Amino acid sequence: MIKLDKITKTYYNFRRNKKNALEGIDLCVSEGEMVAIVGSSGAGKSTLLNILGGIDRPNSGHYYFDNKLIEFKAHRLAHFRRNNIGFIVQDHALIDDMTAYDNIALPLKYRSMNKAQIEKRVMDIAYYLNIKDQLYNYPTQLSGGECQRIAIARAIINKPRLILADEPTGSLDSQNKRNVMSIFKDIHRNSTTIIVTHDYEIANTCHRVVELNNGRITKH
Ligand SMILES: Nc1ncnc2c1ncn2[C@@H]1O[C@H](COP(=O)(O)OP(=O)(O)OP(=O)(O)O)[C@@H](O)[C@H]1O
Repeated sequence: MIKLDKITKTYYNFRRNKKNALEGIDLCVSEGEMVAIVGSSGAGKSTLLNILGGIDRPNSGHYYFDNKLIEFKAHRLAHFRRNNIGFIVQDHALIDDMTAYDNIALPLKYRSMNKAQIEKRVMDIAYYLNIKDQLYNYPTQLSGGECQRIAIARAIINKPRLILADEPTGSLDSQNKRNVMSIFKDIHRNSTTIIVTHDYEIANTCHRVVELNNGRITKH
């Protein structure tokens, strides 16, 4: 489903010093796989995830999604993201002045769905993730684990082909960490899942562990 061919990414800092964040990444991920990306701080994990999610552009190399070459042009990327990607980040990035319900429903705004269809979709997911009692609260009124389940609900409500999660359990206690991982294990059946993590306990529950080191894959 995903093929990366010699992807490179270079950044320049404010002193114009060059940093090769990714140096020729070759990676294939099959449909339905659950893959962990591990590596030390600064190894290039988030950069790789951002390129996979179409929110950053490589300097060179090719990215194929379903055998189609991704063109890194703004309008095409927005369309690609909307139709294929669900993103989950560590601090859940919920919008504080929207209720949990409105946060979850947000990705459906661009779909031609009526209010009743949206409500059914939100309620089904809320039931599945056990957050239906929290739907009319604001993020500041919720616990870290509840916020993360709402962020997962928002990421999967569009039924994305690919879920990208950057340290999704980083701020959770061990019980919530286990809950979130069991949700991922369940949803990867419908959506291929790639998780960046520092936690080898989490990584080892995935099908495959890809290790990055200084912008290169050292194990996969
Ligand atoms: N926008 C940017 N401008 C300049 N350098 C950047 C930028 N983004 C990332 N980098 C650099 O690229 C390298 C890879 O960064 P990246 O965030 O991908 O690492 P990471 O493996 O996700 O690290 P961490 O585990 O600490 O989040 C780092 O050296 C980082 O400083």
